[in-house]
Amino acid sequence: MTQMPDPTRPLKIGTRGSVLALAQAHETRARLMAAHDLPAEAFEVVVIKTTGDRVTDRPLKEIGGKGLFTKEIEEALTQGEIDIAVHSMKDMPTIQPDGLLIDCLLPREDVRDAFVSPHVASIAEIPEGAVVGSSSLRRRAQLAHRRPDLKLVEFRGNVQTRLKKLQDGVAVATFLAMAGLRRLDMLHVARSAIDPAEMLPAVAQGAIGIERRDDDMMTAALLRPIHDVETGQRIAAERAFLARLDGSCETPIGALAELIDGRLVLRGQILLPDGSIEISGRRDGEIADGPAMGHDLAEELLAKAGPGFFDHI
Ligand SMILES: NCc1[nH]cc(CCC(=O)O)c1CC(=O)O
Repeated sequence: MTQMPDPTRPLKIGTRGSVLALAQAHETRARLMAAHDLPAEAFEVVVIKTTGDRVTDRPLKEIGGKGLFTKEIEEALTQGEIDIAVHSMKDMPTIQPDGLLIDCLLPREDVRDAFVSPHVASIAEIPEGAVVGSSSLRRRAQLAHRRPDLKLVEFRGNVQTRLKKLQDGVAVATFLAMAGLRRLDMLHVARSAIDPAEMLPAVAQGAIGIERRDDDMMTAALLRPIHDVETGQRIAAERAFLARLDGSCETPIGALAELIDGRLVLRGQILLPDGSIEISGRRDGEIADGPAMGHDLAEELLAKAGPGFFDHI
């Protein structure tokens, strides 16, 4: 039997205040309510402002540091101001602070990137030399690799801001995660979903992870029934790949693990930010070997890249 939270004290769910983050916190609450037959009042959603939310006028790369969107939330969790933190796993560093742990993943959403443009229907149709906006180093590098003729510009802000920029003609197209659009009920914004063979998604794209204190066994028991085992296996392989590359916001990296006929298939890619070099590979093995495959695939790509590769970044 699961130990229930103290009914006089709601379980505090920490999250960023963005519309997407709130949607993810509410999805987590709904799954916990359903799994334990609890009312909404058993939970309290606590909004925490992070450095990444506060500074909106500069590229993320310039503000620097890992965990721009997580530090303040993790501090609140460590201090017991919240009981769990809901995160987009894509934005999470590979190592959690001492005393914290992510062992609960919700079922993964669509992993693909969306092509967004009021003017053209696909990457191939973007006119020669046109301007494309994206805040993602990975997407810019991947696009530059395929279409060196395009002009790529930084594009920050929420979905509405970005769509406005497209309407205003600042750029002809941009990219967003299908998962985010789906959770915001804005799938109509996507002109098309891009095949991962054309644009390999970010590590853990589309996955929501729930962080807790590692010694909080009551919360661990509460989370257990909403954990999705398959998502956990895929994310473990992708994050092992990322961890070996010591990936940060500075390095364009793509990876995707899929379970196919009971085996784990992992694709990985690294690029130079200008897209001039792209190195990729693939592994196939037992599901339980996912983390080892991630590590080994990263070593293979690093060996192919050679010692000077990261000096370009
Ligand atoms: N870096 C921002 C971010 N973090 C997670 C998502 C989307 C949801 C997801 O991938 O789980 C997004 C927005 C985007 O890339 O369009």
